[in-house]
Amino acid sequence: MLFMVQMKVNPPSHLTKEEFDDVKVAEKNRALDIQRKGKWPHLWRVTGKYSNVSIFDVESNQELHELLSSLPLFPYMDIEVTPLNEHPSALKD
Ligand SMILES: O=C(O)C[C@H]1C=CC(=O)O1
Repeated sequence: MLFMVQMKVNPPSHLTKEEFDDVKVAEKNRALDIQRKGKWPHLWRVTGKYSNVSIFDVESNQELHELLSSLPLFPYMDIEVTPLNEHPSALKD
């Protein structure tokens, strides 16, 4: 199942810059781990914003929720999930 996921980061005011930098390092490591498992095939920065557009390839809504909530930045992001279906006019491989 493919999902478009849009994540907008809201840096917390209660963490110091150093504390938030540590969260971002942990986030990067977790994001790389999920990508290496093939579950997060696209990750794009939205130009000019602290947000991304991603494609996740997972088995279920539950798996997507578990992956997203495992991200260290999860408490500091607004996340929108859009389920995707194959388009009938899409060129096939
Ligand atoms: O920076 C972001 O867009 C938020 C998050 C998503 C992947 C990652 O490493 O951080």
